Parts: sequence; C-alpha cells; structure tokens
Amino acid sequence: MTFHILISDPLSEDGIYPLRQANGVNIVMETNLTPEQLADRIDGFDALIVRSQTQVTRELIEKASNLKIIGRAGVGVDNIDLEAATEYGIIVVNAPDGNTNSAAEHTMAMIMSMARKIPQAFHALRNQQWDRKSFVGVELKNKTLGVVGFGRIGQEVAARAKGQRMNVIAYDPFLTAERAEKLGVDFGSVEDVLKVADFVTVHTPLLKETKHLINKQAFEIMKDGVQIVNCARGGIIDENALYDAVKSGKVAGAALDVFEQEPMVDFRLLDLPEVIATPHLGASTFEAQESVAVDVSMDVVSYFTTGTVRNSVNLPSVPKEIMKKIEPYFDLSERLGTFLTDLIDATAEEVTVRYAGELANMDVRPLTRNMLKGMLKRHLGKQVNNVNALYLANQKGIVVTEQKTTESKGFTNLITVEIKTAEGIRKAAGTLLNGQGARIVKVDDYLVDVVPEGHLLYVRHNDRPGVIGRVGTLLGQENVNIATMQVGRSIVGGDAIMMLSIDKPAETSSLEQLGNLEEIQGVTPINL
Ligand SMILES: NC(=O)c1ccc[n+]([C@@H]2O[C@H](COP(=O)([O-])OP(=O)(O)OC[C@H]3O[C@@H](n4cnc5c(N)ncnc54)[C@H](O)[C@@H]3O)[C@@H](O)[C@H]2O)c1
Ligand SMILES: O=C(O)CC[C@@H](O)C(=O)O
Repeated sequence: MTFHILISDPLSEDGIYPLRQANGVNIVMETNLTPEQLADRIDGFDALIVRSQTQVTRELIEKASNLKIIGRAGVGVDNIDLEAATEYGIIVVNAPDGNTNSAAEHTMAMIMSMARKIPQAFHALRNQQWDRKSFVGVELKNKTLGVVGFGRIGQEVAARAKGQRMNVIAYDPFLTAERAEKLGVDFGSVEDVLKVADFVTVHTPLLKETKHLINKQAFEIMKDGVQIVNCARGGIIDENALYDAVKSGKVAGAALDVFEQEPMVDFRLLDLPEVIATPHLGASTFEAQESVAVDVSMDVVSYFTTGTVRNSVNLPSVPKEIMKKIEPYFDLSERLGTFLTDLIDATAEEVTVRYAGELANMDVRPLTRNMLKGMLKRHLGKQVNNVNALYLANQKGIVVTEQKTTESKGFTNLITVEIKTAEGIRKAAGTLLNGQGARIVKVDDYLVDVVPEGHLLYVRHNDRPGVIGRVGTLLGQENVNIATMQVGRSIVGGDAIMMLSIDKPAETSSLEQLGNLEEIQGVTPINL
C-alpha cells in the first residue's frame, strides 16, 4: 500500500528526510497552489503537511476523503480547522518545540532593532543620508521587559533579556510565584505587567481570550514611551489601537512580525516611523525549519508505520472497551474542570480527582484527562484535548493525582475535583443522576443540585433575611431571567452561597451592581 503525502507549504528538504527514507510513501510537493487548486488536488492524499500559509479549512477537509493526518510544521494550529479535522477523524500533529529558539531570537532581534532604530537608520543610509541625529535609541540595560504569555518562547525570551541585564516581569495564567522565582523573573497580573514595563512582548496563542488582549485600554495603562513587540500572532494586539497609540506618542516603538491579516493588506502601520516589521519570519531559520520538518515528518511516518504519534493536537486515544463504560462521564468531567476554573481566580498548583463508587474499579485516566481538558482549555484553547491534557498540565507544573474509593456516600458514582492554589483548596463534585443527566452536587462544602450547563452565577453572601429577594429583584431589573436557584449555607446566619442558572450571560455592570448589594461577598460568572 502506498501512503500519499501532499506538502503544500515550503519545507526544509533536509527536514523531510524521514519521509524520503520511508518505504511505501509517495511525496508530492506543491507549494504554490491557490486555495481552489488545493481543494481540487487534495482528494486521494493520506497526509497533508503545511506551515502557516496553507489554510486548512472545513471546506478543504470535506474534500479530502482519504486524509488521515495533517502535519503542521510549527507551533500555532490556528490555520487548521481542528474541529473539522477531529470531526472527520483526522489526526493533527504539530512541532511544538522545533522553532522555539528561533522565535525567541527573532523577538530579541526585533527588540534590539527597535530600541536602536536600526532598520530606520539603515533605510536612511541606503537613501544616501548620513543622519546621526534622528536615530538616538535607548539602552535595554536596567529597563523592564513585560512578557505576556510565559510558555516555551516567552521563557526563552526572558532568559535572553536577562542576559541583556533587563528586569523581567511576566504574566501567564499558569505562572506561580514558585516557578517565577525559580526562573528569576517577577510576576503579576496582565495589568501589573503592562503598568511597569518599558518594553512589552506578547507570546500567547491567538484565542478568543487573547484576541485584542492589547487594546486601547491596555495602552492607556502602559508607561508613556513604552515599546511593544508581537512575534506571536496577529490579532493579539489591536492594530487600530496600536496605530492611535503610536500616533499619540504613547507608544514610542512597535516591532511586529505578525499581523491581523496575512499576507498583509493594510500597510498603514508601516507609514509610522516608529514601527518596524518583518513578514512572519520568527521561525524562518535553517535550523528551525529543519527541526520542525523533521519532527512533523517523523510523526507522519510513525503514524503510517505504527499508528502512533508523539505530538498530537486532537487525537482521541480511548480504548474502546473502557470508552463504552466511562463515556457517559466524559462531558461531566470536562464541565467540572471548566466550572472550577471559572470559579477560581488563581493559578492551579495541584489537582486531585477522586472517583467514588463503581468508577473506582475502572481505568478512569481518560476521565481525568477530560477534566484537565475542561480546566486548561480556558487558557490554552483548541490545542488541548484528552490526549495532550495531562502532558500540558505537567508542563505547566500542575501536579495531578487520581484517588479512588468504592464508598460513594449515596451516589452510584461521584467525581470530586479538588484544585489547590496559593489561595487554598476549592472543590466541586458531580454525578450522573439516573435518567436525568449530569449534576454538580457539591461546591466546596455546600450541597447543591446544579445542571452543569449554560450560564451560571456563583454568589457568596451572608445568610440574612432578604438577600435572595434583593438578588432576584436586581437581576429582574437588569432583564436577566433566573432559570433555577440553589442556596446552601454552612450554619444559620453564617456564610452562604447561591448558584443561579440564568438564561443569558449577565452584563459586567449587572455583576458589579450585584456585587455591591448589601450582604453579598462576591459574584462569579461561570459559562459552561
Ligand atoms: N512568529 C513566528 O514565526 C512564530 C514562531 C513560533 C511560534 N509563534 C507563536 O508564538 C506563540 C507562543 O508559542 P509557544 O511555543 O511559546 O506556545 P506555548 O503554548 O508554550 O506558550 C503560550 C503561553 O501563553 C499562555 N497564555 C494563554 N492565554 C493567555 C493569556 N490570556 N494571557 C497570558 N498568557 C496566556 C499559555 O498559558 C502558555 O503558557 C504562539 O502563538 C505561536 O504560534 C510564532
Ligand atoms: O511556518 C512558519 O514559518 C511560522 C510558524 C509559526 O508561526 C508557528 O506558529 O510555529
């Protein structure tokens, strides 16, 4: 049998030697196809290997009736419709480590070029202007670099910046005080970072949560004269807001490798002398291109020869016989993870999942991974699945433990998730009620009965007469319909909670008003 592989973006020839060496493969390299031509060409191929140019859309996937694996020679999988690939049973693999170094070096090159106005000076010189006055720069030494997104590349950039004797402050939802100390950086919230940084560099994926993370409001809290870098993904910085911030003088320099639309169509930012740019070259080194091509080629060969891969982004790997028994709990596990993550405004350090009842006699590792997927997807987005969730959690320094007991205190099965953060331990427990679907039955030490779906509000309050009525009245005035409400309390007159299920998400202003009501201690929206 021949395995047909289409490579549709330029890949290092040295990097694809694992493919060239494999028996029974037919490699076709066609790197100049239009989307329409690719759609006409794709059918019949077993594997598609791309970089960031090829858009692997649902339409393309639907035309690829033989496709089994998509290889992304790089990190970001935002050019691949993962949902469609998963839906069609196509494994997506990437090369998460191969270009980390090059991307970090490019970021440093951009910071230094921007700080010393090297591209601008070269441009003038090339136009035969010997101008030594217009290009006075700033030193990096003793300046503060703010790193937003402290994963592989963010950490490598920080290490290099420290070599330039910069102070580094970072924000990442997975960064704990302990890890920050170990890595020799300060840490704080995004606001903390933006407020104190002389240079800001972003290294997050592009997700719903990170789209326009650096916007008008973010620029407003930055120091006057801040310099900003984006070598991660276009769209993390709002380009219109950046334009205005540079124009107003708030931002003294911007260095961009990536853009909201690529290839670039709006060149307005480049009219500004403070802006320097490269056309998405962060990973464009011989070393990185060879390394990502080797990694992805090896996974494609491994899939073809053994059916296994190393860097899966979406592979569901649940043994069939286990799957059948535990499948009904998949959704509940994931929702418990998301529920607790929304509830907790702190970095998870340890996660314990307790399985009580019949589940204690089964291999529940896929459920734990699904719970982690629910937990991590808030910050890592689509790249998390039940295959890579545990790996990603470990990579973030989260210690994950499973515990089992056959005693389940009145429930056939009970799953309790406990998350430890620097602020303490929070927990939620859920079960499947016979014929009535999933329920969250305990939040911390309060007994509840909540369907884990839709929009929920978790309200902490003092157990006093009239509080529940005031909450209902205010939400009514704000046109928020309450579908269900649960109340739990520790002791009469003590701390209490309300769990409300509402028909649509409450506006921020409504939540603020709710939080300001007498006897209310706090309000947390949860969206499942
Ligand atoms: N310019 C290029 O050519 C190039 C090359 C390689 C990678 N990249 C891009 O760089 C980015 C980072 O890559 P990586 O390998 O370091 O990924 P990574 O997954 O190791 O790190 C990303 C980090 O961002 C954090 N994050 C998620 N949401 C956040 C938020 N709201 N605020 C702050 N942090 C948040 C995650 O917790 C994670 O630690 C990706 O977008 C990738 O596609 C670009
Ligand atoms: O393919 C490229 O050159 C860019 C890759 C880079 O953006 C990535 O996310 O790995």
